[in-house]
Amino acid sequence: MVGPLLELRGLAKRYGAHTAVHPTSLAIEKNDFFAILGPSGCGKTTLLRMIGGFVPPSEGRILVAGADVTRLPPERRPTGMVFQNYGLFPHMTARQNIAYGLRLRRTARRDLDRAVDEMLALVHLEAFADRLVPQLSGGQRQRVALARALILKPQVLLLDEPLAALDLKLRKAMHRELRQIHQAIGGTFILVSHDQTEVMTLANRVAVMNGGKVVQQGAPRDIYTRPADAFVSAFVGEANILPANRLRGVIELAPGTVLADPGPDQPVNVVIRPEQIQFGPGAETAIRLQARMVDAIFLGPFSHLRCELATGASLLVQIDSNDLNRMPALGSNVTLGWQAGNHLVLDQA
Ligand SMILES: Nc1ncnc2c1ncn2[C@@H]1O[C@H](COP(=O)(O)OP(=O)(O)OP(=O)(O)O)[C@@H](O)[C@H]1O
Repeated sequence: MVGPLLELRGLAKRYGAHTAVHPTSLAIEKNDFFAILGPSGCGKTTLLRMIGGFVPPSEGRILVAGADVTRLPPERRPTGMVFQNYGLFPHMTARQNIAYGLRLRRTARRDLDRAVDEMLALVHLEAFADRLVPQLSGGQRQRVALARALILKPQVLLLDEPLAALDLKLRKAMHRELRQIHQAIGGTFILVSHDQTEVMTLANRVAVMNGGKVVQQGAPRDIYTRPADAFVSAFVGEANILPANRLRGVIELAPGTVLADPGPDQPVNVVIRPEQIQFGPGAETAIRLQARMVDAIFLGPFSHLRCELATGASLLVQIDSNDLNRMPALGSNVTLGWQAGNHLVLDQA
């Protein structure tokens, strides 16, 4: 096949005067684990539901393997969907739920049993096959929902915040399983999530949405290291964002701390990640700032120090938690710094 497996061309959704999704064009390759990441209300679920056929677009087209599916109902599309609330039939067992789609297709009994057994093995639910849905845990229900969609061998599997209802530990376990399932069976997965850790763990490509628009797309690592704007830098990982002015190629971050940055005179955001900042009076760095340490937050293997600049701006600094008891007392003056090239300068516009 030439070209992407799934292509969105100017796909948009309006509800009256409100635009949930602005015209969006995306190309998703075969075997991609693609994630749509964004805050609540950014339009990511609407975009996914349009792909699945559950929301009619206001304009634009959806192509799968070159064929236009824009007007097809969900059951006639080569897509499968796993819903946030699972959407299982509570009066059926795990096995019956998983078999449901093939039954509708009038699959022969022997083939059906074999396919269901394969799915039960894939999601490690052999021992729970004959339990009714209410007798299953949240994680087990999630796996039934996944198997029920996968048994139909969709070309594109759509996952709408599938792990949102699970606690953190179970979610992490499911991340490992989802990765393994994707590696084992291949296929194209599209995940909608507001959880950047989930997206970083699972996806090989990400589209970040804000206000109904895709604001950046790329590999997770590229988005983290080269965010397109201040929103992306703060949404994908932690970021310190220092608003400043660029005048004649110089940005004054704080009294006595300037950065050379060629470019037009205009307001900019200087973005620096907490883990890029070095801490302590001996910080031998090109860029140095005086600050006051106002808080220390223990976060397990690493900790965050919150430091205030004379300008009133606040900076998060990440340190190894082993160094926590070597830190000066809260309220002390400290020197912070980073190497030139570790920050990004983004135009505020
Ligand atoms: N049926 C509808 N009628 C009117 N407005 C809607 C409808 N569905 C969604 N919207 C609006 O469209 C916008 C995008 O909604 P959507 O559910 O796609 O966001 P989201 O990013 O998935 O958010 P969340 O993570 O909270 O589900 C929101 O402002 C929402 O209120």
